Amino acid sequence: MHTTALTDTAAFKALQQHHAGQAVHWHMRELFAQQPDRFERMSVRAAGLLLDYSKNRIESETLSLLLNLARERQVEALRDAMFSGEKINFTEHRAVLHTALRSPAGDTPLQVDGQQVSADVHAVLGHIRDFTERVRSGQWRGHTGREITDIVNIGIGGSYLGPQMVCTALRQFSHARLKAHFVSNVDGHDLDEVLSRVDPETTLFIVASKTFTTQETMLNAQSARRWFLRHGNESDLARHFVAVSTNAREVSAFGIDPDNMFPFWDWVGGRYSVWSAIGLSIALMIGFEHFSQFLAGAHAMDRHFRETPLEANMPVIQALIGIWNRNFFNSESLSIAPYHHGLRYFQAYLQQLEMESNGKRITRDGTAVGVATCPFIWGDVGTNGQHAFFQLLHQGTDITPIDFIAVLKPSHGIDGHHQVLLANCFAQSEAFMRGKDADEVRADLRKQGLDDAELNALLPHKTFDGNRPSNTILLPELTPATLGSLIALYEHKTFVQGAIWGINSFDQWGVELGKVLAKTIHGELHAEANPALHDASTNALITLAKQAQQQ
Ligand SMILES: O=P(O)(O)OC[C@H]1O[C@H](O)[C@H](O)[C@@H](O)[C@@H]1O
Repeated sequence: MHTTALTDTAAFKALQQHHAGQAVHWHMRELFAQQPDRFERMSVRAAGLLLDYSKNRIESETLSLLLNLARERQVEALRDAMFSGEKINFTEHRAVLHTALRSPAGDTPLQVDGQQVSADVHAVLGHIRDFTERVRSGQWRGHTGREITDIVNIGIGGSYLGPQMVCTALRQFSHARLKAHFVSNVDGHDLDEVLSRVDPETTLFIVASKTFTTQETMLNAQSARRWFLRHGNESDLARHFVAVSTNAREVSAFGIDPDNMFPFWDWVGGRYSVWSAIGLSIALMIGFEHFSQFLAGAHAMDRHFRETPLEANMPVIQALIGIWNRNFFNSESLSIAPYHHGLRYFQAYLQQLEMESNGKRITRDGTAVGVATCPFIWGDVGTNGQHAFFQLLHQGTDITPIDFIAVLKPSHGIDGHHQVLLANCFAQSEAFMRGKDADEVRADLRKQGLDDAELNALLPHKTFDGNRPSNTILLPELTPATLGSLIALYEHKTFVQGAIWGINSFDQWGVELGKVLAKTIHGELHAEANPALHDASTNALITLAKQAQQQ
């Protein structure tokens, strides 16, 4: 799509000049002092969310140069190509249509390769509605006639991170009788722990896998099946095992009733699949109406992204701020700080979304990108992170941008906590921005009665440079709709960054090599195999594992 390398574009060069000539000299504390309207100018509202990006090392000119970059990199054309079902995932010859999963029934019908996309999406949603209503109402029962009490989702990557994150975030909306559990790791400790908590008579397993060939999921599913068969018969399996997949053949080979399979399609990437039948555990827990609101929240963000001019487009702005920090200020990571305990898995979800999408170094035309791409995504909920790693964020040698995510109205009724939580969130972003200069520290220490020698010794340690960038995203409340909008915001932000870097955000070839090698080594862990086929370290580790197995 691009003919010019990113670093050769006029917009990129203009940004380099702007950065070196001006931006490196700014301190946000001064920018705020001079610009009382900075929040009004540098915040945007969309789909119920507010993004405050004023605490970044930017001026209006920075933004207009960044917007030029988005235009020069044809973000709008690529966006329209995605929404219309073009095969923008060209290494896998696939369309990228997770947005169609949340498009209302009345929208313009979409066709891809002869498939009636919208009709198929809504047919599966109908199946999900039926099934979830039967389980929730107690009509669908286990093999001994008892109501279902526990849902165990077996899946990994995109078939796990979304359902687990969303079920946790929307706990307030959960059915009182149902508990959700998630088994992802191939480590048997994971399955063992969940099985020890559930009753085979009242447990429903969802085997969730796009491909239905993922080693971890298949092994966990087989073991769960064996566990179940110690309590029930083959003919009882249908009441306790359902599948979500694009691979009908493998699902029936596993022995799952085709009527209990919820399909989705190859144009839904694993990390974009929470909106598909992969969200079945969510629909079971919060009910179909709430699940529909979750989809509607995402759709509202889709419409905003698709229809709003770039300069007022929330995902575009968020992406451009990220590019500015990553490619001009060389920040290596982005810390995610959700100030809502329900969002404690949100950073893990974003790790897959952003790092699997944009952890690439080759452009769409097969050459090196030439600049840094996706930063490391990490973080923890506030206020926990403040007492663990925030020291480094305040005074460490790296400058790490932070996304603060706060929710104005809590979903609990415990007095006093929410204001303390919000106060901490806002205080942190203020502290990162302002810092505390030597004069302020000196005045403080004088007040405490320190003499000059003590004061001068402490001064550098107590000084904070500030000028550390952050975004704040505000949600009025954490509801299915606002959570849907929030996830879609990050999806589109990721898309825009991928478009600017010129990479394919929708494949993940890097995951393959480890998978292939694991298969080889798995064979060699059997006593008869010869392990001396690798490097000295790998050979020694294999030998030690074999010796331990034999003891
Ligand atoms: O849903 P599955 O086919 O089981 O795939 C689960 C996960 O595994 C793969 O390794 C991919 O890297 C992920 O994108 C995917 O979400």
